[in-house]
Amino acid sequence: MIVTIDGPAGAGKSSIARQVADRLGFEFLDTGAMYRAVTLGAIWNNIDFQDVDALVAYVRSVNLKWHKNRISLNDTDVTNEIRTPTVTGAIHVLADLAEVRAQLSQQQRRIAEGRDIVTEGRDQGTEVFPDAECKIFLTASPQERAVRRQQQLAAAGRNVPIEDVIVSQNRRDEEDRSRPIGSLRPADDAVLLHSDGMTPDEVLQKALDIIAAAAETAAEVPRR
Ligand SMILES: Nc1ncnc2c1ncn2[C@@H]1O[C@H](COP(=O)(O)OP(=O)(O)OP(=O)(O)O)[C@@H](O)[C@H]1O
Ligand SMILES: Nc1ccn([C@@H]2O[C@H](COP(=O)(O)O)[C@@H](O)[C@H]2O)c(=O)n1
Repeated sequence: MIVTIDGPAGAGKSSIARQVADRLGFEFLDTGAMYRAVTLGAIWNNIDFQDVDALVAYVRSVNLKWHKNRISLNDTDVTNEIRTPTVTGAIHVLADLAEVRAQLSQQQRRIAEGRDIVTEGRDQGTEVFPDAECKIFLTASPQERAVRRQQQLAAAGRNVPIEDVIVSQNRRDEEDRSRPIGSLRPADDAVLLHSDGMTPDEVLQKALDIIAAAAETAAEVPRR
């Protein structure tokens, strides 16, 4: 069974998707980590971000591996290095390129093949797994997401003013919504889960309920 969780920055996708996968004994895939890793690699290799051909050739050449919730790039574990503001600010350049998206989407489908998996990102329910048995669009208001993100950053030792969190969050959501391919949007058949005022445990339970209902429907309706 494939469960997709898409949504805007800071909606809680990775934390909820990981817990859902643990509870159900499914694999978990963080597709944002893949976009982050190739962006980090392009920076490390001094690739000109204006040079589309060079970026695409680079992404084609790299060996990206997702294993036990960690990501490696050409056999170097970059799970921690991909979370810097420099990487976050540059991702949109690669994420906007159709060839890069095609390459990473193909890898995502390969990873999911034959597995029970919870995969999260922006385009999982719309572009990568249009036939997924269960699609969730997890969201929350910009203010609530920013407060959660600010707390997450503070816990990691970075005290960032809420205004700055909101500005960068809004910029990223706008970039993610406006790209021509793989844009941030709910699939027509996604269930909307709006988490304002809900604790993480309540969101987890709601997600599990949505998945249980979808699994029941999938058992009744044979796959196309
Ligand atoms: N319902 C909730 N209530 C309070 N905090 C939450 C809730 N859901 C998630 N969080 C917290 O919000 C922060 C952001 O969550 P998370 O990293 O899972 O978001 P995300 O959607 O994966 O973000 P991004 O796409 O930017 O990586 C984390 O610290 C997480 O623990
Ligand atoms: N399926 C996806 C996942 C991510 N992106 C882009 O990567 C950025 C980082 O994602 P995080 O979830 O790790 O914050 C995100 O802002 C998107 O630009 C994507 O395009 N498609």
